[in-house]
Amino acid sequence: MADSEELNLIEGTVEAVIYQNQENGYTVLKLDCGEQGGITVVGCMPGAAPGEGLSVRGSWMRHASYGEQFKAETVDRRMPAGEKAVFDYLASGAVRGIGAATAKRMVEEFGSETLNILEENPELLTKIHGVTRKRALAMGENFRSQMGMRRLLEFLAANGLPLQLAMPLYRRYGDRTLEVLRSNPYLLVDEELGVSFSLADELALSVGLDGEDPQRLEAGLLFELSHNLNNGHTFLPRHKLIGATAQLLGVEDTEALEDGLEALVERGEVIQEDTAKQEAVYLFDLYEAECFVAQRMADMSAGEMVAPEGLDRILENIQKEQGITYAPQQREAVRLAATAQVMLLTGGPGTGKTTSLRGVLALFEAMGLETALAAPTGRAAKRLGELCGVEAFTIHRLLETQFDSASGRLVFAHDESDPLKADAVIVDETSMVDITLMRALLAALRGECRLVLVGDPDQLPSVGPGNLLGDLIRSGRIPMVRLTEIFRQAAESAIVMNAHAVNRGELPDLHNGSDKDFFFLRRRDAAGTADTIVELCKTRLPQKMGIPADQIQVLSPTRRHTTGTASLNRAIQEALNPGGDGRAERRFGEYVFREGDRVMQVRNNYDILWRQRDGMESGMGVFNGDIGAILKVDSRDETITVDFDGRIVEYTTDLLGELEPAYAVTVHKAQGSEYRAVILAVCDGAPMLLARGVLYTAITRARELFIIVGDEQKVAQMVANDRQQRRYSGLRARLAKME
Ligand SMILES: Nc1ncnc2c1ncn2[C@@H]1O[C@H](COP(=O)(O)OP(=O)(O)OP(=O)(O)O)[C@@H](O)[C@H]1O
Repeated sequence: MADSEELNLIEGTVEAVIYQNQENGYTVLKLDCGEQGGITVVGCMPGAAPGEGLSVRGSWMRHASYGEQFKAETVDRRMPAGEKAVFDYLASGAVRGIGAATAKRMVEEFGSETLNILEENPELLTKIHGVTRKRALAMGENFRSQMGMRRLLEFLAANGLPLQLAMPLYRRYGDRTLEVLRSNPYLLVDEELGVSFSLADELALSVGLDGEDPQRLEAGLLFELSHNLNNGHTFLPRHKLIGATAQLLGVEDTEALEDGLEALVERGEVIQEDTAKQEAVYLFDLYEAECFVAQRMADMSAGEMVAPEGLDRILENIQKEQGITYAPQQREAVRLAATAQVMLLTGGPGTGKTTSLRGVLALFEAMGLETALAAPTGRAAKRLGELCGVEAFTIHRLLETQFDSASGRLVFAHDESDPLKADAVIVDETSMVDITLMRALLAALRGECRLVLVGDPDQLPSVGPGNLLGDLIRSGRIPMVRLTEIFRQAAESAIVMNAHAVNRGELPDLHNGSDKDFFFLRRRDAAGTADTIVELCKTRLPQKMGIPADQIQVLSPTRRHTTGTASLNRAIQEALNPGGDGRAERRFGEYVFREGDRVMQVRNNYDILWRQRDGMESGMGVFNGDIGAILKVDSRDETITVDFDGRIVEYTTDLLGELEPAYAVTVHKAQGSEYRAVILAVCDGAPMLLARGVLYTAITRARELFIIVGDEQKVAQMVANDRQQRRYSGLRARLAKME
């Protein structure tokens, strides 16, 4: 943004509002600037209405279809003054419940005092013919909330906070918003609102909070704890929490922080307990989730189910139907499912997890059990459904999850009070399930419901907190079958064999000739790596191997650097979907979104609406990792329409921050998805990201073809680096202690 000195200033009265986006406040209006005449002004001016006086700083620009416009950077707004302006304002419908006729009578009666009366003495409005007391009070109330919104906007603008916060804040706190914000600016640090801790902290200090105020210290501690959920921890050791918070807040006196922590413990907002040989500090919800999962898992593992009569005969029939003979481990898995209330089924690629899962499903069907199939992501659920020939759901969908914007929490329609009807639930890709989702799932199972958890513990762990699958396996408490034999068919695949090699800490075979499905293209430098990847996507794979570009996924361990996803996305977009041929595009932040682009939703949004391509069905929710293609960029409505596998979603400007280009995605984001061809850039990346689990997960995403482009020394570095990032989780210790 340019300095305000360099900006032009125009002043005038709003003549008409041409367009206003209620969600983000984007407004196009006609400003009457006296001698200069009417000027079209665009920018964020939520709630602006005719009659208001505006002083706008900004710059002139030329819009392709609408001509000369003034783009507002900062706006000072004055309530309408003078009878005409007050009339224009009220007659425009700016205040709910007041139309042109009422506005005329009000101004005739009260003149330029009308707005004061409306705000402070609305009962006086009964003087006007036809206005009852009830209506007068309602008009006053509407005006006050309108004013509340305006003041909130002014407060946000004055403190350098995004105006887009006004609507969600107002939805949450109503008329009290300003008061609430002033008394606790840290409420802004919340996933939905997305304000950084440092911005809220700046605000807190600027409204006069002392650097060592308990409120600040407690907010810092809570922020550190919740921030660390994103690193996968369910708790933090007390000394680490205190140290990290002291650094965050720049306070030296850790004693004051210790006191702050005590206060939080006393109020039950955090729990401290000696767990896993640590003085563990948990946020209450995480503590509760971990205890709940441990208890329920322990109870279910003790629950012995009765095997159906003639189990062997049933197994024979299933094998006949599937046309295979189970290997001993697979047989054991299916048999175990007959008698265990909960079980784990684990193994690497090609060891027959899916085949065994289908066996378990067939067994449950033969036993007359109503069985639900689920997976943590939409893509994983889709694949599971296709492989099993019945519908599979995401766990969120199975539980009918909704986002409650008032509390900022997820609400599960199915829980203890309304459990799932299913007699058995089978979950695939369990490595991606975090502790809170597991808690929700377990809470929704009826007392006698069976649960089969299938997964590969060597995949990267869940994005959310906990080390669920790993902890369940290592606790030794849950009945488990681990599949180790690689099937002949799978063993012919270099993808499968190399994945196993990497998992054992051996180098993948990078020089295997050209008849396989696993290739290595050596490029010593980053620019060469990026160029080769672009060429593979654009020409080599589509033309030489018949794999269309939309079935190729480029992966990188990192977002930054030349071979990180941000830069690769720009290069691949330029090659596959360049601008300039009439396809509409829109710049947003560091990205250009263009019609035809592949994009990814990067956070869970439970509220966003979608409709089916054929218009027959509609619903809500697009989730982190969902991949789609841009159908339309509408510059007039400022919307971008995306097709997610047949579900059509319209993104308004305020939602665009949830969308990213997806020609290249990080390996972490690709978890749980499979692609026909995968190209992995192995060149740049922090040591933490050049890790064995990342390479293993990348390889196992490929169905037909896997290509590494880059430096073999970096490949070796990844294989050697098996230091998994430590996750603080108490589940394993808790399970071990259970009676
Ligand atoms: N008992 C069996 N007899 C013959 N072939 C089998 C048997 N079990 C599995 N297979 C074959 O081995 C291959 C791998 O099996 P499956 O897809 O079930 O493994 P997976 O562990 O789910 O692998 P991935 O994790 O890679 O999806 C498949 O081609 C499957 O048909």
